[in-house]
Amino acid sequence: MTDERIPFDAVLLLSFGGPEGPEDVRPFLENVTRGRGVPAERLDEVAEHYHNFGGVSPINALNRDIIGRLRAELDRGGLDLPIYFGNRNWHPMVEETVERMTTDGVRRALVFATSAYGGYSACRQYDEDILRARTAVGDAAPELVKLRQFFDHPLFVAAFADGVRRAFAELPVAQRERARLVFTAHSVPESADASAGPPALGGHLYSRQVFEASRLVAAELGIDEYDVVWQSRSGPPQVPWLEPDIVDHLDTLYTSGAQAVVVCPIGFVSDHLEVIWDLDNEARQRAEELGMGFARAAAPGTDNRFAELIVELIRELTDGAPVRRMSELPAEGCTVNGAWCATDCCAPARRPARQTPVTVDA
Ligand SMILES: CC1=C(CCC(=O)O)c2cc3nc(cc4[nH]c(cc5[nH]c(cc1n2)c(C)c5CCC(=O)O)c(CCC(=O)O)c4C)C(CCC(=O)O)=C3C
Ligand SMILES: [Fe+2]
Repeated sequence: MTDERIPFDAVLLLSFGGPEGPEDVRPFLENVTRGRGVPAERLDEVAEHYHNFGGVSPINALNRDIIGRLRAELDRGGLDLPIYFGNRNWHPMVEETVERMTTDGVRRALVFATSAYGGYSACRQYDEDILRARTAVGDAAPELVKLRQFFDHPLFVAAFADGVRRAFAELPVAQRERARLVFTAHSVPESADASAGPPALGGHLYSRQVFEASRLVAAELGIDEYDVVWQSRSGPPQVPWLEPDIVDHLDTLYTSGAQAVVVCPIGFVSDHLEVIWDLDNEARQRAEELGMGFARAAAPGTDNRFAELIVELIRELTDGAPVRRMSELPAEGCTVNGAWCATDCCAPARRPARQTPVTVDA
């Protein structure tokens, strides 16, 4: 039972986690993929991506940067809340962090998860993390209240729009005018997207929010024509994931006569490994092979407006501050102690059944 009289007394930044040295890479990847049917070859390949950067993911440093900016913004607003940091897949693990919060006497914390979207990987899995950490700690664990999805927050949209403007400016003038704007987000299995969001809302909440955030950023820039594509798919090849892939899409654009692209990683909050490897390496290389200009927009995490956004989400709950949103699409995700947003919300993707059931047309 929520006791409304207990004031919020801390903030927990909850993220994905990433390895901090070569020896962390394998155990980290095993944590990420446990029970998810990701083929061994895919794991070897992804391990290589990390080893190209000395086995260090940029994600932890990026999250510490966000925490530093959030600290300054909270102080500026007179919000005297300590900030804790915990991850799903690597140290500091959320279980250890919630344990420490308990020892420190925290009773009711706001949880900011580093994803703007709905869906199993982006939202519900963070609820599972909260639940697991509270279960590990037991009855003394603080109440953990997760902040909502923010894909259409004006500060999120504005920070991305500026990133795209700067990326266009990096291209040679001759290419700038005619460069194609392409938004990209992490692919997920089609079945996971179909079950994203409370069932009553019709599913596909993840891709619908990604399309909507892309539309809002393009509109802010006055750009009418753009594409939304996907990246970083894993899982066995026979399982359908959201397509087209960014690299294949570059071939399509080339065939249709495009001479340059500006890629915006709308699905991510910061320039972590999926962005710097899959986009700055693989996609850029393909563009170069095709002789196309390529520029990549920065994700908003290290833009100060991102810290301001987190404070606004916090104030929605602490002070009843106005909920600032630019679309009509549902934004869920605000729940207590890892509760689902709704029964069967974002039900995790099932592994393919051994025998495909026969479907009969009506
Ligand atoms: C929707 C989504 C987001 C965005 C929302 C959010 O940000 O939460 C996201 C973020 C991230 N994904 C990341 C890394 C990885 N994701 C993997 C695997 C997977 N991701 C998936 C989805 C997503 N992932 C899925 C459906 C899988 C298949 C396995 C499974 O069903 O869980 C694997 C396993 C190897 C592989 O197959 O790629 C790795 C290493 C990192 C950290 C990068 C760094 O270290 O800087 C981040 C921020
Ligand atoms: Fe991922």
